Amino acid sequence: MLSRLDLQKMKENKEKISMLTAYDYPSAKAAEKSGVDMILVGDSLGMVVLGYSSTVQVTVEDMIHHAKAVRRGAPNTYTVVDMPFMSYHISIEESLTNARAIFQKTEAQALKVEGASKEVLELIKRLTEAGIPVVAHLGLTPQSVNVLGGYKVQGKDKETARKLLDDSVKVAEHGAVSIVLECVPKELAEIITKEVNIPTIGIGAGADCDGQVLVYHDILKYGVDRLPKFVKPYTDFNKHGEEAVKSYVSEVKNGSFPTDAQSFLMKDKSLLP
Ligand SMILES: Nc1nc(=O)c2c([nH]1)NC[C@@H]1CN(c3ccc(C(=O)N[C@@H](CCC(=O)O)C(=O)O)cc3)CN21
Ligand SMILES: CC(C)C(=O)C(=O)O
Ligand SMILES: [Mg+2]
Repeated sequence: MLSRLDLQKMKENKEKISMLTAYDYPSAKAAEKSGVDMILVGDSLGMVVLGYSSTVQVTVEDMIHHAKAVRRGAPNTYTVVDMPFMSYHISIEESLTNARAIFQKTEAQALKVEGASKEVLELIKRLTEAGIPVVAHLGLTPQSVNVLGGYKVQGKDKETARKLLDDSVKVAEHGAVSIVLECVPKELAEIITKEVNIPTIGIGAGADCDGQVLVYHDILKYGVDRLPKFVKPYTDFNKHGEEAVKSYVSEVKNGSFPTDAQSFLMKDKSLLP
């Protein structure tokens, strides 16, 4: 398994970091078998596998339930777990309690939090001091979709670009081990990547980040309808899966499934009643 220091070295050596989400046992097994450097148990699981309309409905219990399944499927891959909406905003005590529950019960390698408010910066520092590595998440922060007014590219003007760079430096100074940059212009992500000494992992942030992250179901086109511009689908499981299920249904209907190959036969028919 990679360590924080390996990730740091990868940045220094300009060796790209591959990260992929996983939400359950089979996706985690696929990720580990394929050799991804890091798994993210993203709160996007709320939308992708639970059918919620945003990540806002996801709870600490949801994250623990899914992350435990992921750990069973990928025990040897560096795994980051998202802290869900409002689990780190009520008070520092409640944030630490939630972080402890997620970190202890899932045996994750790091937790991820969105934003760089004064409170979140303080939390990054406190968690790091307590021994919980933290990945920061800046740019498009989906837990704030109702404040941002939609899933839009962030940092497109002088002021917000400057703030994103300042926030990146701040989360690094407060101890973050890595920064996920979501939906920011390529040129800005490049500057941030050069300015901070921790690895940047981009999603819709261009090729100059130290690594890339995408959603497992997006790269497979599996259960998702509309793909964001930053996704490259590597297969079309919607199509292949639907074809397979249709064949199964029609073979059951027309009697061509099952054949004897899928049946258990009595060797001695005289034993039959
Ligand atoms: N399946 C899935 N993939 C994701 O990457 C993902 C989720 N779900 N759920 C949680 C968040 C939400 N995310 C999203 C969702 C939509 C866009 C999107 O449609 N963006 C526009 C950009 C619009 C603009 O130009 O400002 C796009 O066209 O890609 C982006 C990120 C990323 N996360
Ligand atoms: C999109 C990634 C970065 C994420 O936070 C998630 O999957 O929840
Ligand atoms: Mg997330």
